Amino acid sequence: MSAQREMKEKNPWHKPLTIIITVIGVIAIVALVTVAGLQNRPVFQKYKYGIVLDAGSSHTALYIYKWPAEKDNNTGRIEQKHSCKVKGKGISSYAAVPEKAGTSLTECMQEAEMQVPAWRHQETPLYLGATAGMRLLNMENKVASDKVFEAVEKALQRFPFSYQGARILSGQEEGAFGWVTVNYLDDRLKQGLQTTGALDLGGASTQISFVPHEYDISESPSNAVAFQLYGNYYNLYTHSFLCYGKDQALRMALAHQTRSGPIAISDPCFHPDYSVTRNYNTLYDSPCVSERKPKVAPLNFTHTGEGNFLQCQEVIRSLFNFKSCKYSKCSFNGIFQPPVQGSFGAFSAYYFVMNFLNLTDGSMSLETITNYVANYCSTPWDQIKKVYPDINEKYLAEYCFSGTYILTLLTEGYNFNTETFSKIKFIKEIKGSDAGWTLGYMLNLTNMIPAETKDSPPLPHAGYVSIVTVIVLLLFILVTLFILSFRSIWPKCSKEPQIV
Ligand SMILES: Nc1ncnc2c1ncn2[C@@H]1O[C@H](COP(=O)(O)OP(=O)(O)O)[C@@H](O)[C@H]1O
Ligand SMILES: [Ca+2]
Repeated sequence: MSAQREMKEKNPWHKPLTIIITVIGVIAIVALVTVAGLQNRPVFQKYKYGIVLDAGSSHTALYIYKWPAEKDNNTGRIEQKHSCKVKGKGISSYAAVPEKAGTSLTECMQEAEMQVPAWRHQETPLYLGATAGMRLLNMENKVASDKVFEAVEKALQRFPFSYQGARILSGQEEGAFGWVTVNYLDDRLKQGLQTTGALDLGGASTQISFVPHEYDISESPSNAVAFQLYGNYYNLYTHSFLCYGKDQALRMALAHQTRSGPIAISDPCFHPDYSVTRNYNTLYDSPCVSERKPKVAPLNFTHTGEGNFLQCQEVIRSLFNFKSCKYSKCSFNGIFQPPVQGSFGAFSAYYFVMNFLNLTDGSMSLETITNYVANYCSTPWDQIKKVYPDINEKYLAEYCFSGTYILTLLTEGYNFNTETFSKIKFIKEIKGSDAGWTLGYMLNLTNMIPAETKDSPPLPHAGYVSIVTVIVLLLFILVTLFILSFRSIWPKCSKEPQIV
C-alpha cells in the first residue's frame, strides 16, 4: 500500500509541475499551429491597385490593375480590374485649350475613386503616359505640349491617389512595354517559354517588337532592348514608326494625292460613291505632312471614293521608302529590321479594324483576307452605310483604307509572307486584360517583375518569425524540463518490483 502511494508520489504525472508544463506545452503547440495557419492562409479579399492612363493620339483610356496584397513580393499575378474610356479626343487635341485636357479626365478619375477601395487610395500609384499624339505636339509646339501636361498634372493631383507623374513615352518604350504586357499575360516570361512578338497600331505611330532568331544588336543598337526577367535574358528588337499610325498614314496618303493642290481627288482607298469636302489647312496641320503642303491650293477639295484595292495599295506603297538601306536588312525608310520570327499578337487598331472586317479568325489565309478587303473596298458607300447603320461614320468610311494599310504595312513594310502572316493573332485582350503598353509600363515602374527567379518560398514577415521562434523556444524548454522530471523518477520506478 505504502509502496503504491510512494510510486504514486514519484510518478511525474501526479506532480503539479508536470501537469502545468504539459498544459503550457499543449497551449504552445495549439498557438503555433494557429499562428502558422493564419499566417499562411490565402487572403483572397486583400488587393493592391495601380492606375495607368494611356494618353493616346486619338483618345485617353484609364486602366486599373489589381494584384494580391500578400504576394507583394513580386510573385502575385496582376490583372486588369477596370478600364474607362475618356470622353472626347486625345489630350494633344486640347493644345489651344489646355485646361480642358485636365478636366476631360475627371469622369474616369471619379470612376477610379469608386473602383479602388478608399483605404487603398493613398498607396495606389497613378501614372499617365502619353504617346505619339503628344510626341507630335511636342515637336510642333513645345510650349503648348508643356501646358497640356501642366493642366493634366493639376487635374490628376486633385485625386487621392499616389500621383507618380505624367510623361511622353519614347517609341522604344511604347514598343517594349507592349511586348512585356503580351508575354506577361501569356505567362511566357515566368516560365521562360518562347516569346510572342507585339504589333501595335495606333493613330499616330505604330510599333513592332520581337525577339529575332539571330540578332546582331551592334547593327543598329538603337533598336535593341535587353531585359532580364525572372532570370531569363531577352534581346528584343523594337521600332516605332512615328506618323505611321493609321490616322497619320491616312493624312500622308491624302497628302500624296493632293500634292499638286487639286480641287478634287478620286481616292481608291474609299468606297465608290463616297464624297466629302475636306479643308486643305486641316489636312496639312500635322508635322507628318506639313512640309508637303502644296504652295498653291484652294481652301477645300472634294474627296470622292473609287474603291480599288490594288490602286489603294499603290498609294500606300508611296508612303514607304524601300530604296535606301545601309543594314543587312530593312523594313522601310532605311530602318534596320531582322526577319520576323515566331508568333505575334497584333492589338489596338490592328484588332479594331480586323475585328470589324471579321478577319480575326486565325484560320484565314493571307490570300483570303486580301480578297475579302479588296471586295469590301469595292462595295458602294451607300450599301456599306445600310449594312452597318450603327457604326460611327468616320470609322466606317476608313475601314477600307485601314484594312489595306494593315495588309501593306505587314507584308511589304515588315516583310511578313504567307507563312509568317498566319502566325499573327489579332487580339484585344489576354485573359481579361487589354493588350497594350500600359501594363508593361506599370510592371516596370513598380518593379513587379524581378530580374532573378526566387525559387524559395517568400519570407514570412518579421512578426511571424519572432512569434514562431518564441513558441519553438518555449516548447524546447518545456520538453527539456519534462525529460528531466521523468529521469528523476524512472530509475526508482524500475526497481520497485524487486523491493516488493
Ligand atoms: N472601334 C474602332 N474602329 C477603328 N479604329 C479604332 C476604333 N477604336 C479606336 N480606333 C483607332 O485606334 C487608334 C488608337 O490609337 P491611339 O492609341 O489613340 O494612338 P497612338 O497610340 O498613336 O498614340 C486610333 O487610330 C483610333 O482611331
Ligand atoms: Ca496607343
